[in-house]
Amino acid sequence: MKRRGPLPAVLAGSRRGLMAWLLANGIAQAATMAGIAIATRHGFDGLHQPEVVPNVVLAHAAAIAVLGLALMWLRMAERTTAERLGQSYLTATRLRLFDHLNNLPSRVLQKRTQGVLMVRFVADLNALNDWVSRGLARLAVAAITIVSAVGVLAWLDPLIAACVAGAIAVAVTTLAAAGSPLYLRVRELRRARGRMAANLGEKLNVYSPVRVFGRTRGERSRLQKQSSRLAQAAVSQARLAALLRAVPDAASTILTALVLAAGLLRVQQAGWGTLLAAILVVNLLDSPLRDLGRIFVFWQNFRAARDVLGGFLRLPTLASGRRLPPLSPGPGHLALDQVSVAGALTQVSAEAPAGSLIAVTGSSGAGKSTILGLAARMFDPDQGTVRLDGQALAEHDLTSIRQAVGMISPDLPLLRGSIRRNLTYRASAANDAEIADALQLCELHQAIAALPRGLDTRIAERGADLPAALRQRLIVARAVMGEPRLLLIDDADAMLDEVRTGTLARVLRRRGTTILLVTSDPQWLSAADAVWRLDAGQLESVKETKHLHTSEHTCAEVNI
Ligand SMILES: Nc1ncnc2c1ncn2[C@@H]1O[C@H](COP(=O)(O)OP(=O)(O)OP(=O)(O)O)[C@@H](O)[C@H]1O
Repeated sequence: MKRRGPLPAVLAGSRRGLMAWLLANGIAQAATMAGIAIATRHGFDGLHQPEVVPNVVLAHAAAIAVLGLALMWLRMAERTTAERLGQSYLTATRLRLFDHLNNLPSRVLQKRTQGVLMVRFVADLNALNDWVSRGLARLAVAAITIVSAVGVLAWLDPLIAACVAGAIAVAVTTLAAAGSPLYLRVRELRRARGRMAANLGEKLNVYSPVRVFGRTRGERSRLQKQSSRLAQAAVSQARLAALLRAVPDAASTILTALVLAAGLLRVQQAGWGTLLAAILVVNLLDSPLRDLGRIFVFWQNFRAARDVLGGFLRLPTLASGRRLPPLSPGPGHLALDQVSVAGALTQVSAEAPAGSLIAVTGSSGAGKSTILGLAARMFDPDQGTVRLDGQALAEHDLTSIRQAVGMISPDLPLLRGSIRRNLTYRASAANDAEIADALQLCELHQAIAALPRGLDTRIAERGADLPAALRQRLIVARAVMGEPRLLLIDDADAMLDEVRTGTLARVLRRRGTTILLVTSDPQWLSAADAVWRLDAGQLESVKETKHLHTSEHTCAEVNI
């Protein structure tokens, strides 16, 4: 199949081999059906000889039974291979979506609803799998089987074959005509599902505004309306899909009637053996014909999912990957040069010398988080350049940038899993000594040692089952593991007082890391080497609180 749009090609890599196997299987099924027809014809013709030879008839009966078993095995093998093909395609597409998602600028991603993204990752991917494993694969086998069966029928009796071919052509034309209306219904159903997933995704939080503000009744009726729209779309889609499935069912029954009628007219010339063989072949056509209806439904679902996923995959991502060189090591000198971001920053220029502590301050919406986002290359500026150690971030591989930058933010919670996994999430190659060092630095060693499973203790999503102070310290420890040359701390004032004056201060006192800290706390502002004050997206002032020197000196001096 030709590659269309940004989705992976269906027939690429090992999937080509699987498809070839399926085609061979289809040919084998067709050959088996032909064998059954031949054995039936000869067997029954043998019964009409003046002298019936029982051994010959029995040999034909045995051949029919063996071929029947072979057909059963081939169909089983076909389904398994088809599922393998579908799953392989699903994995390739899932990974492409995941990579795309991770390379999207965070400002673009923020506008996407989580619930709708989940629909993409679950429902749309299932639609792709249905088409590749149950649609495309079945179509290949069914087409070979149907064409071969018509060929066998033509060999048995041309009139019967012509009737069968005509009936199949009518069925296929009807299916093709119903394709577009079904596509529209599938899109409508998908939209209704997306809306409901977006709504539920937003509301199903532990501290949902629904519960806290007593809006259960209103939200329930909203859910009811969404559910009934979803139900209407689903029923309307199911009605058309049922019609598509009924067409081949009817065609299959009509075929039997046609073969009987044509056979009666032809029995004198062709003989009973031919008639019985033709009925058997038509009977064997039953399964591939019925599959045709399902295949058409899968195809329309696939088209809808492909179009939606394709649109998502076409969103421009941050340039990254092998095309761009990794960031070279350096001491951590950050420079913003005439940087603008639409709606957030206007021509901001500032420098953070290596090892300095910079407090970024300003009122809400002034652009503080945007500066941090640029420094971590969560998105690129619309104009201007962000450089780390003289290297423009937009021209370097994302992974190497993220390895150089540690971040602490209320938007970066702990993840479900062990404490060790969380600690080493940024620096996965960290050894036990480095872990012990970070634990010591963040005063976590005693708290972790007191846990029965120590570092292997599993924590809930967002670390919700941990005391707040422990959670905060783990977040700090995770950010400083692997010695980032730039540490970004968003909304430092929201962090616990204990951490502010304890863990974080110790981190600052010890590291030579360059730090950008978003704060309005006077203590931090006077502790910093420089203060970047933002106002409505403009850098209002850069105030150097003292000569820039190492953070060790700074923190000790102001005694935080
Ligand atoms: N994803 C986005 N797309 C478009 N505009 C955005 C996006 N995120 C933030 N903005 C806008 O950019 C401006 C600066 O936002 P930013 O979050 O950097 O401010 P801030 O100083 O960190 O504010 P706060 O202290 O409230 O977090 C705001 O006007 C905000 O509405």
